[in-house]
Amino acid sequence: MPIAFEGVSYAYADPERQKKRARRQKRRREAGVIEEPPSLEKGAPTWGGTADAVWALADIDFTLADGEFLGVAGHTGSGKSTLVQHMNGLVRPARGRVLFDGQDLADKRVAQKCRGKVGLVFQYPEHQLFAATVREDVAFGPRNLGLSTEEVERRVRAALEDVHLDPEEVGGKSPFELSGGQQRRVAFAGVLAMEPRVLVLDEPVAGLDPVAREEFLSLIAELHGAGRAVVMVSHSMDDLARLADRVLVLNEGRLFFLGTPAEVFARGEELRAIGLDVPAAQKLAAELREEGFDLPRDLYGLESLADDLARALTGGEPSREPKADAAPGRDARETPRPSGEAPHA
Ligand SMILES: Nc1ncnc2c1ncn2[C@@H]1O[C@H](COP(=O)(O)OP(=O)(O)OP(=O)(O)O)[C@@H](O)[C@H]1O
Repeated sequence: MPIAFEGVSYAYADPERQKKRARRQKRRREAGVIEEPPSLEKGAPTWGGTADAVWALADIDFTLADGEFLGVAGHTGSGKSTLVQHMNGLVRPARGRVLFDGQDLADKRVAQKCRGKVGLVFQYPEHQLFAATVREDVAFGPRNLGLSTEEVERRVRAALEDVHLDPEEVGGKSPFELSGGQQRRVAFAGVLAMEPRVLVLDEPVAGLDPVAREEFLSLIAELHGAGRAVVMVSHSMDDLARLADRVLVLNEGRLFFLGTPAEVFARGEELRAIGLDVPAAQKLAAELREEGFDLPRDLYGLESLADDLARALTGGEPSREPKADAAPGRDARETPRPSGEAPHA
């Protein structure tokens, strides 16, 4: 049980509203009126603005299991980035607790210990590359842990190899000489060199061309296959259906659904109502069902849909194998899903 969210709510301070309120308070003070200071703790968290705050998360409860691949979906501004930044104590809840291995991340020492174990890869992580050489960039984190030179060197090599970069070939180069996809790999390597147990990826394939995108998804599947838990924020329902053990859907800062991809994507109508879609093959299966084809309500990839459609057309029995087509670099059928919590209504 590496990470547990217990009733987590979070609000961003809104500087504009704070300024306005300060001006109003000053006027009232000058007029002799005494006012209570505003508090984020007051009132029920409601997504969007209240008082001087923008509530981004409200009452989030779930547990990330060891080794699990959790997909996080939601419309723009639904709170996905805010949620994942709670996972290593970078952001602290306004209410509730986030526990790492049972310890509260609000405790600075716990948060510090956890930072190496929960590797957070932000959107466009290559924008944060800074060192003169790839080797130096990747070494930055482990060196800050106070490890020996040999251990830092070992970790740098292993991390570069994990992201399929040759340490001899790229180690001495400036990261800025590399292609965009390679730069992102270097940024990933910098996080992997901390040897995290959990990898948290905020839209890791955003902005990549289709080939680099597929390569990266394979890489992520491999990194998960090596035993790490992965949390991946994505706008692509197809990617989440292929890769995730469970999908957590956020809507206006609240947990809308949490379940296996089959459970979540069976609720196409409700997802569409909050501005989300279902994977392409799932949508096609629903349309075919409406046309009268006898297709089970399982999770489909294009290949498994084609198989079941062929069976429906030839009058054979539908396959009861798990439906998600194998993720790149990983056969989804071989990986047991953790017992899913029932989807939240
Ligand atoms: N630094 C900030 N200051 C004030 N409000 C913020 C800040 N960052 C995010 N918000 C607000 O918090 C809410 C959640 O934002 P968040 O970035 O977590 O959503 P998201 O689902 O990751 O969005 P996207 O898909 O666009 O990345 C939104 O209303 C957003 O406007």
